[in-house]
Amino acid sequence: MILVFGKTGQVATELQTLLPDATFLGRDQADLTDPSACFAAIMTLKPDAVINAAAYTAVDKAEEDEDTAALVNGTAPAEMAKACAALDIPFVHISTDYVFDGTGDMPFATVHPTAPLGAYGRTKLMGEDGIRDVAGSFVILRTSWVFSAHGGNFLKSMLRLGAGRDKLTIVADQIGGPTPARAIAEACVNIAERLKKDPNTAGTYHFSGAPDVSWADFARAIFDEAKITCVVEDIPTSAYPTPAKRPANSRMDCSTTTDVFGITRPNWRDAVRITLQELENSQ
Ligand SMILES: NC(=O)C1=CN([C@@H]2O[C@H](COP(=O)(O)OP(=O)(O)OC[C@H]3O[C@@H](n4cnc5c(N)ncnc54)[C@H](OP(=O)(O)O)[C@@H]3O)[C@@H](O)[C@H]2O)C=CC1
Ligand SMILES: Cc1cn([C@H]2C[C@H](O)[C@@H](COP(=O)(O)OP(=O)(O)O[C@H]3O[C@@H](C)C(=O)[C@@H](O)[C@H]3O)O2)c(=O)[nH]c1=O
Ligand SMILES: [Mg+2]
Repeated sequence: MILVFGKTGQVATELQTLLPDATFLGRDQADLTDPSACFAAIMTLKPDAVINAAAYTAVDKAEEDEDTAALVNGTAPAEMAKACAALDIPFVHISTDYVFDGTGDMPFATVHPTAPLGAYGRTKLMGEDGIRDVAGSFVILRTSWVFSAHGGNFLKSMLRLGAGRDKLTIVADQIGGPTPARAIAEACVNIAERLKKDPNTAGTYHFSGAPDVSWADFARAIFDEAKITCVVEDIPTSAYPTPAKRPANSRMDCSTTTDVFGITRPNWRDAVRITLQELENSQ
């Protein structure tokens, strides 16, 4: 049995489709603000593998609520890793491009020094470090700019805002790879299976959609595919003030993920089309 933390999030929802027989723990069954309860849940259920798809993902809110974010993104994943190591089972955890400071314009390698700009990134890094310290059979999969038909994400914000406006101003100096939640879920399942057979593959990996674009380019592609008439005006980050600072460069070098697991970067534009179709079908 595979145990998944998270039930209603973007990646967790996709995992439910892929793994109908897995056990999913929502907030009501396992609250990540209670890390020892997460440890205990794994020890009691004795699964064959654990995937953590739950996280504190409200980037701006985390600035004023870092203690909660630290429990959810930092302490709880480390406790999960300890339980998985005690049972000698694979643990797959998802992290983020926001652990980097976003300087330069080269894709970040997995070994590049981390330097988060805000509370969300700091707490996600805390979780990574905790898991690496346990040194069990783990994979930390860093991804970026997640979108899907479910939950909150940039694509759905654009559909909502673009429908009512003929122009939107979107930052054009933050560059990254939009990543379909479906592809992340598939990668997590494949990696968990591989880790079981081959614990030597443990480590930190990158996985993002291709090609890398700005948020403004991503918005234009969404409007294009959705046939929404809304002009996207490029603006600099300085013209869109937010409580949390975001990395300008979110490009990630995903080559070791391909080399080790044979998993290639998904084309996000294809996934935008599929996501729009899913949203249409659900109406
Ligand atoms: N969204 C993105 O753009 C990116 C996400 N990631 C990472 O990918 C992973 C999956 O993210 P995504 O699917 O987008 O996340 P979502 O924001 O869609 O969902 C987060 C999930 O975590 C759950 N959760 C939050 N707080 C708690 C808590 N205290 N106890 C239990 N569950 C909790 C939420 O439950 P509830 O519904 O009850 O609130 C929700 O199911 C995370 O690790 C995230 O950091 C990485 C890069 C980009
Ligand atoms: C709505 C809107 C956003 N923006 C900008 C703000 C921001 O820089 C960018 C994206 O907005 P979001 O609110 O989706 O950004 P954000 O929530 O920071 O997205 C991040 O979430 C976390 C969980 C991650 O791990 C990251 O990989 C990343 O996906 O678009 C505009 O410029 N104009 C707009 O009208
Ligand atoms: Mg957000």
